[in-house]
Amino acid sequence: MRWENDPILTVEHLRMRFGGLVAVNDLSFKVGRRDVTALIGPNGAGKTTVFNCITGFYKPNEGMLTLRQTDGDAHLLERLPGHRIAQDARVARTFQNIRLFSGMTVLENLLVAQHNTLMQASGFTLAGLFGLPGFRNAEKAAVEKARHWLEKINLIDRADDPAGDLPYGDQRRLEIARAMCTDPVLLCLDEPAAGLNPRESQELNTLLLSVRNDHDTAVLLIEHDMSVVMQISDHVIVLDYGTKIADGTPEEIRNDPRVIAAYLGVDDEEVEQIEAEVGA
Ligand SMILES: Nc1ncnc2c1ncn2[C@@H]1O[C@H](COP(=O)(O)OP(=O)(O)OP(=O)(O)O)[C@@H](O)[C@H]1O
Repeated sequence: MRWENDPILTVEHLRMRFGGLVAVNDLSFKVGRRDVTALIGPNGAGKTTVFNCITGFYKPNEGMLTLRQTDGDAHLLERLPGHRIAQDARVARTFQNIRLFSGMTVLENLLVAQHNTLMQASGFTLAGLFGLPGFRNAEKAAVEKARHWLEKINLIDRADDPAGDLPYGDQRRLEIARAMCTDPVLLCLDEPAAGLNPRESQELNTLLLSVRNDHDTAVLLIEHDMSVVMQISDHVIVLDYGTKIADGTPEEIRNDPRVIAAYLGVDDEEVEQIEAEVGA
């Protein structure tokens, strides 16, 4: 499997407790460098907690999260502060709820994402203040990158409109474009298809496949919409009560009795019976 041979992210024995509640328990999995990987499971299974550990919002109680760049450089995410996970390890994320700057224009949202690069080019304001060529070039490149993404998500005509005026599905795609403007190697998306109609879901699928195919960015997504998961994922990991119950290709997952049992919420005895049948 590709994710075994060339993982961008390796999660080992991750454990996260909230008081007496073990939200994630001894979880290990790999995310392939060229894959769309889906993390699925019933409500409360621990998916967002895993994302929060990867992106530095939570420090796990136990476990190792290793992000390996193409050049072999490794970052131990559990040891890095959140801003360095974004800046140095180049992990970007979106949230369950939309977090655009709704009063700023669509274009400005994509320029803000490039703030770090622009600040560096400005020598932390002086070069910017005097309009030196290095800064002007960086500014031009930032606008070009923003326009590239607006073309890609079909929002170039709305570049100067406030982001908050866009329809919901467009705002979702704009958030992904904003995350992509930071040149991430790993893009983590928390329920990107939530609230989308079938047409918008299809546009999202096209965008995510293009992220995987045309950029050196691995995609890890939490998703409840199985039509999105099954259509675009190369690899699916299933959580239930904080532990991994299945890990494989969409075809393997679709027919796994443990997954069906977890989703249908059958009785414990029935789950045990199903697990015995599949030799778990
Ligand atoms: N900050 C927190 N403090 C206490 N408990 C928490 C915290 N964050 C998550 N939990 C608990 O951890 C468990 C896993 O929650 P999590 O949000 O990770 O699940 P999820 O799989 O993302 O669920 P959903 O699909 O509903 O978003 C839940 O029982 C939740 O109540």
